[in-house]
Amino acid sequence: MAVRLLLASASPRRRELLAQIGIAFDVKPSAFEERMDLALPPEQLVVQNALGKALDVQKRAPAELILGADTVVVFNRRIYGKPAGAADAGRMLGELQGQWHTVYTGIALVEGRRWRVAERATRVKLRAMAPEQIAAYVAGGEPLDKAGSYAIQGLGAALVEQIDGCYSNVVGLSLPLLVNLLAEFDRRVI
Ligand SMILES: Cc1cn([C@H]2C[C@H](O)[C@@H](COP(=O)(O)OP(=O)(O)OP(=O)(O)O)O2)c(=O)[nH]c1=O
Repeated sequence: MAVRLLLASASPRRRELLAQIGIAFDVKPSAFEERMDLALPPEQLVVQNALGKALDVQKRAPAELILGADTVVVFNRRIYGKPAGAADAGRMLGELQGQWHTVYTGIALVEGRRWRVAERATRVKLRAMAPEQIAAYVAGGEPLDKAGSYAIQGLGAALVEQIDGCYSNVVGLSLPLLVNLLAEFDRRVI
């Protein structure tokens, strides 16, 4: 069956990733309030948030196949979400520079009463950076709506030294994982 879904996300990156593998989709961002604490392990947190987003949109679109996703950056057992502003972005990058951290993305597919979730972790090492380099990157504005305050798919690629695992997972939606999950709903991308 050809793939057509409803993306429960405001993220332009997720749209680009879906388009990359030829998935047809409409967009309906959710009003779900994400949890952002580590009372749960990060693997469970991102899955709960992804499912919460998908189920919230399902209330307004009950007949659709709906995809929700959530991305967090974790370093030193702390969550690095989207920065509150430029100063916060500078602080996050100051802590993450020169270090390995982990990007977790959860995805959820729901259709009627069926639902499936999955998550993946990708390790990323940022280069060691001088405060002026961090300030220049933040001044460009790219970090402001990104978990961890960098975008690996943008200028932020110049900040990344190494990655271990799935690249699209860092951008906000693991395409290999999505293809697996879609197969469970009898949808084939290829
Ligand atoms: C680490 C990293 C994150 N990000 C982005 C992906 C996500 O859009 C964002 C994390 O925030 P999310 O809360 O996962 O997503 P969102 O708020 O953009 O969209 P919605 O809640 O409607 O689904 O950070 C990048 O674009 N590049 C990166 O390298």
